[in-house]
Amino acid sequence: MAIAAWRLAQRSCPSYLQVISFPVVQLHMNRAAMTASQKDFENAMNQVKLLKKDPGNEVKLKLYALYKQATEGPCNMPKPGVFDLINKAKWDAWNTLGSLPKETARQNYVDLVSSLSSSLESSSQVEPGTDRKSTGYETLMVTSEDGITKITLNRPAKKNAINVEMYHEIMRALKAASKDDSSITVLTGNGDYYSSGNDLTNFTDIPPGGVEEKAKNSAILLREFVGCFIDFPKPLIAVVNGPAVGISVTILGLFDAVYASDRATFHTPFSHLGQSPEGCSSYTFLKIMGPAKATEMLVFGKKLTAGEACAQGLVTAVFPDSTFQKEVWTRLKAFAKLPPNAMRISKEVIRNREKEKLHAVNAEECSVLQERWLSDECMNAVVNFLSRKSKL
Ligand SMILES: CCCC/C=C/CC(=O)SCCNC(=O)CCNC(=O)[C@H](O)C(C)(C)COP(=O)(O)OP(=O)(O)OC[C@H]1O[C@@H](n2cnc3c(N)ncnc32)[C@H](O)[C@@H]1OP(=O)(O)O
Repeated sequence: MAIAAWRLAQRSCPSYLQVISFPVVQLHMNRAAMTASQKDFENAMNQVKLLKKDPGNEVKLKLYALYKQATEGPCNMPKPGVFDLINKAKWDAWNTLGSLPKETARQNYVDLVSSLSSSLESSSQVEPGTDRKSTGYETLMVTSEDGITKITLNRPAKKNAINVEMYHEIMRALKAASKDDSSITVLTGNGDYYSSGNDLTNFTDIPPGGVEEKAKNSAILLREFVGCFIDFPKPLIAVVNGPAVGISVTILGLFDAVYASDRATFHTPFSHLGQSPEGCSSYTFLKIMGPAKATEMLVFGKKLTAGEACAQGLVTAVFPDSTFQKEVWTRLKAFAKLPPNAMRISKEVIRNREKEKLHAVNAEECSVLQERWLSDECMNAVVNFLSRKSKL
């Protein structure tokens, strides 16, 4: 739909630069409204004009939406009619951002342009015959700058639910980050959610071997995924920009620091979903918050506010949403200036004592889950969500 709309746009406006130049003009009109990162934002707008290759319709819609959110706030325009394809696609893209704060939108705009510039630059350096797609990501934005590799979950319309492709891409991004020259690695989300956890449609793609094979493959994938977090060698920091659910919460116990917006919530509704804890949370959460509080979360599905999660030790610090990005990134940039080898070695000393135990817990959790996924309780919960009968 979005692609079709932009194709139509291009028929009357042959250069993609013309299509995306609209927000650039508006930037200058709205100059007075800009605050802290106006310079970065303006630079990003200029970078967009200099792109040598068309970034594609979906990306242009994202840029448009982030620009509008950053400068005007949430979309409160009337929805265009169904036949007004172009404006409807733009409206949909903007409206999807919900109540995302202006500052976050501005930051996300800058990040998107930066990832775009580096991916289009690197693709222009790809040798003939090389698979260009192998360097890119469909479900993530990955940038590296100021000694920080930032991995952004990028399915905002699906609340950054983690589909099978995203599991693989996160593992690939972590492996690349472990070898690049950055000092620290950050995981965050694009849009109003950090992540809504496992994409429940993952359960609908049943292979020829049936649901048993699906459950087995999922357990293998989950074990490998969590294993990457256990073994990640550099300081790994979560920037939790909004609500977090399921696996996106449990793996926080394997991070070295967790910074949260006061809009974030932490929810592990495993019993509601007929499932059981993963991400080593059956071990890490008990250590972090003690058995009583861990049970309330992992067995009874109690949703924590950011403040509660901080009081219980799962979150390192909480910031008001309005200043969240600014405060966190100031702190992270300072961390990234510390001697990288000292940080890596200190993490190794801390983690090595636990590694074997964590891998054993991971293996056991995955094997229990493999059974759980075949239970009526779990299947009913998934069917209820997919048939829109239930939400968390
Ligand atoms: C293979 C390894 C397996 C590891 C296992 C891990 C366990 C877990 O992670 S358990 C947690 C699973 N997650 C959930 O149960 C969350 C389900 N989602 C919801 O309850 C709601 O979507 C929400 C409370 C997160 C948000 O509600 P809201 O009303 O604000 O937005 P929606 O209109 O529902 O969502 C927008 C859009 O996104 C889709 N979506 C959101 N979350 C998921 C998800 N987890 N899986 C699949 N799809 C998701 C939602 O369906 C909407 O899509 P459409 O616009 O196409 O309708």
